[in-house]
Amino acid sequence: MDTAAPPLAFSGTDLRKVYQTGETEVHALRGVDLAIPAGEIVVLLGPSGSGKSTLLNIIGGLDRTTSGTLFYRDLDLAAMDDKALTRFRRANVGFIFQFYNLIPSLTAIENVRLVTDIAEHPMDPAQALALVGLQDRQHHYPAQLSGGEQQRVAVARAVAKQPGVLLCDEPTGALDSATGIRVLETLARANRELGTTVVIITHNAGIAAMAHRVFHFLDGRIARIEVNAAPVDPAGISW
Ligand SMILES: Nc1ncnc2c1ncn2[C@@H]1O[C@H](COP(=O)(O)OP(=O)(O)OP(=O)(O)O)[C@@H](O)[C@H]1O
Repeated sequence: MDTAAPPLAFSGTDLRKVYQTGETEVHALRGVDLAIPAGEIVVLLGPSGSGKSTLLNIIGGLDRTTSGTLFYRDLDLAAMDDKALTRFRRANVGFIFQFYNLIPSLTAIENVRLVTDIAEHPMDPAQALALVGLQDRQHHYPAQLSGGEQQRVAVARAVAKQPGVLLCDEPTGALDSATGIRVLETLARANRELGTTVVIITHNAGIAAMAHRVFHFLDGRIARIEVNAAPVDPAGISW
């Protein structure tokens, strides 16, 4: 029997983050040990203020820990200067946020091309839009698309540079259940077909059903980890 542990996309020990605002210190992460296996979908659940976005921003190289070790595969993120972190982000991370952040004056395919033009191993932009089911909407402007369609363009843009990881902060927070599920299906597809590791923050506990692993946050710590032997297709999520 092969007992080798799966390779980790992210690994960290005793991660701490203290925000200093004037006289006040906020302890956003209070000692997180992290193991995110490559190729999995991981959902982060927990009350508001429990540290989910702080962790996502840190593993995505948008922010830094105050202390602790943090690796993306064999890259030591904690040791990187700002330039190296930017390179890490560009090469490895696709971000999806609650609000789609598309450029209104560019069509769907032009929005995707913004990323593929500067990526090292990009996908064809039309192929990325086909992956999210928008092959017929390439030349539409964001204002001509529904919220769910705009978010799928954002997913296509994130996926098109073929990143190792997709980090998603409330990707369906502004969407109703039917359109939200279509967005989640695009994330599951990237995970299944491209092997992309996907991390999703959500307040919707139903979404946890599509994850291989669920991290329950409480007060700056991961209080509990659930391993899901049989993640469901997003279509089977009860919203
Ligand atoms: N830039 C910042 N400066 C100061 N405090 C911050 C900053 N960012 C986050 N915090 C604080 O850190 C704590 C953790 O915030 P974080 O956004 O990580 O929580 P969260 O679990 O993602 O919450 P939510 O579900 O509401 O998005 C909160 O107390 C928050 O107010």
